[in-house]
Amino acid sequence: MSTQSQSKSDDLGELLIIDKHYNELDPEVESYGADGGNLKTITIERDKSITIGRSQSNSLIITHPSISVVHCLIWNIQFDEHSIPLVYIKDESLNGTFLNGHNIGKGATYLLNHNDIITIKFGVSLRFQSAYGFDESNYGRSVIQQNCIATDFEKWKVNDRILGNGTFGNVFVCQNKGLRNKLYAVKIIKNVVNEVSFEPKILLKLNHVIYDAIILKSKLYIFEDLIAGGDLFSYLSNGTVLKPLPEFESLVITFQILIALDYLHSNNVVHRDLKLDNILLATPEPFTKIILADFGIAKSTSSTKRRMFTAVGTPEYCAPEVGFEYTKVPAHLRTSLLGSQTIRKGYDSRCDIWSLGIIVHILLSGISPFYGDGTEVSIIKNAKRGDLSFSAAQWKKVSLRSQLFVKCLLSVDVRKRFTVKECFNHEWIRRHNCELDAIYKKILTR
Ligand SMILES: Nc1ncnc2c1ncn2[C@@H]1O[C@H](COP(=O)(O)OP(=O)(O)OP(=O)(O)O)[C@@H](O)[C@H]1O
Repeated sequence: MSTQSQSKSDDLGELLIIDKHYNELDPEVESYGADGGNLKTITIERDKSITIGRSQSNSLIITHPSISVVHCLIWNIQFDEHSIPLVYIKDESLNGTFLNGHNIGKGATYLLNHNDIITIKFGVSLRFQSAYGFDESNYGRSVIQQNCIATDFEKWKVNDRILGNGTFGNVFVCQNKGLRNKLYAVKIIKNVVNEVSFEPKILLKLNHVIYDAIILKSKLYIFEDLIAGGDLFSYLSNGTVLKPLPEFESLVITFQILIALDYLHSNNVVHRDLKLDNILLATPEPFTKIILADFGIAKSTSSTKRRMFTAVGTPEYCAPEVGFEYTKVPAHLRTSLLGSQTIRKGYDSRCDIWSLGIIVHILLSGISPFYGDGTEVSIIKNAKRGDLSFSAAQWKKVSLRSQLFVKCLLSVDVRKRFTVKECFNHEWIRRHNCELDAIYKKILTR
């Protein structure tokens, strides 16, 4: 690896105030930091968001009346310890936040580059200085070279900044040549045969926002929307532990996942790998839009009742009937060692509900229910037993209804496990239906 792990400090750079626009116009107007002090630079710290705006809760407060309560939001995402953090800005203002002279536009998000200038009219101009300087794309460039990734397409230009890596390949930032300012993501899947693979087929079937799928020299390039808020795992990460979210925030996330699952299951698609890492956030804020990612092992069937037999997924989130342990036993020995009955039963779309149960359990408590000592063997054993305990202190802070909901999702007996429709009808969701519908509509229009 080249420069990517050079700086592991929590200081990712700074925003340097290089100009103030209001002094001569209005001596009453001022800008200051959250502690009331005269701010010259704002340090960008790992996993911490910065806000600029008129209200006192911002990191930089500017008192001019044309500044919005929260004018813009700046945050950083780092996929893993090898990748360079990405610093994003989102314009939340009515009067505009300008990046290198261009109005970003309310609701739009941009990726910041070293030395970019952010201008807030009647406020301040700030220069973004990355701790990685201009080297920030070196790691991406070396991955592109080593893997012979094509970067120039008729409509697309692949950028050298990495959004994520997975089992199947890498995800890079890219641009549509016709639309200069908007950024997209391209997922590059290695070693595909000369036919469009399953993932884009499923995504196209679902009307998921993918713009192109191109096969070139046995690599598949899937061009899709860039989701800038990182994944739910990073959002919950607090050092080495996961922090529980307030109950209502958990409920809003659960509701959005259920809407997505309802859509998938009614289109006879089973995701099969629902987990915190595959749930992406539009921005790392409460009540943001949630997007399901990674349809790499999703299954399109003629009916969601149709049984599947291949044991896939991630053990921690995998329903017991999927039979993850069977992946360890060679096919020719399975029947004699494990008994044909169990293997032949297979599983259906309710494997996704189990995974959702694990996710909701973590959202509410910060605890993965069957994790045990963290080994695959203990996770699988605990999940098969299905014993749930709500005695941890965190559970005292949430309603009994939420605990009952989790129980209905994590039922080892598949016949008793909820379907998506039954989830929507559960008290925990139903009694908040109006609020949830209203929040969801608002989220979609942002
Ligand atoms: N559209 C996107 N916008 C922003 N980041 C993305 C996008 N798609 C994927 N990523 C990032 O890249 C990571 C890897 O992508 P993805 O999960 O699709 O790959 P994968 O190879 O299927 O992963 P896995 O090994 O978990 O199966 C994601 O966890 C996410 O952080």
